[in-house]
Amino acid sequence: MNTASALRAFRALLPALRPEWRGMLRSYLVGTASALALAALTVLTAWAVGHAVVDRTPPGAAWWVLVGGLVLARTVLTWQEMDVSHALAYRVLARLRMALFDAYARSVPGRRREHSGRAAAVAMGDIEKLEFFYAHTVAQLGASITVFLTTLITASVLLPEAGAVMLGGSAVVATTALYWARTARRLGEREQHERSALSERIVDALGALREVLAYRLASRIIAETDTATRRATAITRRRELLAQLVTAVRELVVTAVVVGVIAVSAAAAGVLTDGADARLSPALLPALVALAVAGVAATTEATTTLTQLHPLIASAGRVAAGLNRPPVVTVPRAPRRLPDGPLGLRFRDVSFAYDSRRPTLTAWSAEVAPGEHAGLAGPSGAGKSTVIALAARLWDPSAGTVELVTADGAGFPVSELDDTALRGAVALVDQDATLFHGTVRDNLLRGGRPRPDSDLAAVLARVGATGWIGLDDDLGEDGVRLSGGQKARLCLARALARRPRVLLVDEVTASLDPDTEQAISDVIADFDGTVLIASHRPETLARCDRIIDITAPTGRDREPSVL
Ligand SMILES: Nc1ncnc2c1ncn2[C@@H]1O[C@H](COP(=O)(O)OP(=O)(O)OP(=O)(O)O)[C@@H](O)[C@H]1O
Repeated sequence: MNTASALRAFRALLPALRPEWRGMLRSYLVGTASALALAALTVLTAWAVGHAVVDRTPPGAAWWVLVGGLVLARTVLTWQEMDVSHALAYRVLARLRMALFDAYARSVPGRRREHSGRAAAVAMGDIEKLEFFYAHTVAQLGASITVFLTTLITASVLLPEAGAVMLGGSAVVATTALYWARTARRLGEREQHERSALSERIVDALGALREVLAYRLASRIIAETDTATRRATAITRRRELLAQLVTAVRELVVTAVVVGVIAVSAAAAGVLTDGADARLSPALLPALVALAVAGVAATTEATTTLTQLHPLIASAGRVAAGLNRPPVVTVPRAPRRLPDGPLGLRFRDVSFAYDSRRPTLTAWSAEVAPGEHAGLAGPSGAGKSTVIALAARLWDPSAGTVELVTADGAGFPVSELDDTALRGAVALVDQDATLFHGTVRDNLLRGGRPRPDSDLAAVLARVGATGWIGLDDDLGEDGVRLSGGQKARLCLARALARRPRVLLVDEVTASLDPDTEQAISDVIADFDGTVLIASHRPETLARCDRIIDITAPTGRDREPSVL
């Protein structure tokens, strides 16, 4: 990644971080003041030593007051720096995560299938690295540059040759570090690649533990993981060796600068000519050396920070890509109000394609009257889940409209409704529905309005979930302790707890035993509202008032008896 794309990546994150500009400025000011105070202390001490040795005069009261003040200021500033940057770090972390989750929420489920492990790594690892960058690194970089410029100007005013030596030394330090950084960056890229591949493999293996055990894949996965870990570790070791080499070069240059400044200062102070042509008091020599060392140290710090930015640039690129994901649905500027009362569904000439090669739906039309229970039938891959997702406005069609219709036939395109109104009216129970971490109560209330426990208990009773689970029971990760049938019941309970007017159901009975299918179908049949249920199962479809054949070109209905 070149400098331009690096800047683009960091700039892309700025809109999300704009509200934090004051915090960043404060962090820079406090960091710079602290670094300048330290540099000033070093130079003042060297100056006092020079005067004590050369002029045989101890530092006066003003010097003690100044040094005392600087020590105090440095102590307060160091504490402040930590305080400011930690507070900023938390805010940056929260802002980036909120912006990323918001972008995901608007674009997931996207039309492309994605690796959830990668998305999680961006949200957790990449943002943590960037938090450090914005809260600490930017301020540090600014402070180092300011200290370098201040010391360079001061040294040049005192003795231009010393300024020139310092500038030369700093240039060598910066060039060598930046030159080696290219190799370090290449190694870093390979290391990052190896580590991401490794973490994806681990996430895959953990997510498919049942298959790993059932197919005896454990030893192969362990061996592959071991090889990948070794590869990543070998690259890390090479990168660290390179870093040590750069450090050694840097120390050599610092020594050369010290010797150079001593030489030019000694010449200017007339040390070699017994004071003839002296332009500088010899007492200033230690102070000049201290200035030069502080300046080169600041350059070192700045270039080291710059050379270590590469992983951050990659992280910024990934987070920026996440933040700039195109939203799958657009937000209406002036949302329409949904009237009270029963609502049905209308699909008018709806076309949709996941990719440009093959359309899933072409000018597809169908209608479900308010209060009607309609089944959606058709062969696998015909687009039933797609129709359900369009009705839930997880995606927008490329052409045509999806509407909620009132009893008098007025249509309200879902794309013209505000999200809260739509989610309040329509609930979806998906074939791969996920239960969240937390208790049953948390899951039933998630996203909905607060409800008394008695209401929630009634919903649990409605789906036949009493007896084996209670509102306070913890579900673990995605209801890992539950059977497929139990999960289906809880997902249905979660939808019903929202008291929707339209219930969308996608293949929830597909893998259930006949008794559970019957129980779930009973609950759906009792639902007092509109239902659109996609299913392959004749038993489930037989409970509907009407069946819509998705393959019929105009959404023509066929009778249940045909199935
Ligand atoms: N996220 C996606 N990205 C790309 N293609 C997809 C995606 N989801 C579905 N498809 C494709 O779109 C078509 C319709 O899929 P859909 O899941 O809607 O069919 P379905 O009738 O519900 O199938 P099934 O009965 O097997 O669940 C299929 O060809 C499928 O491969």
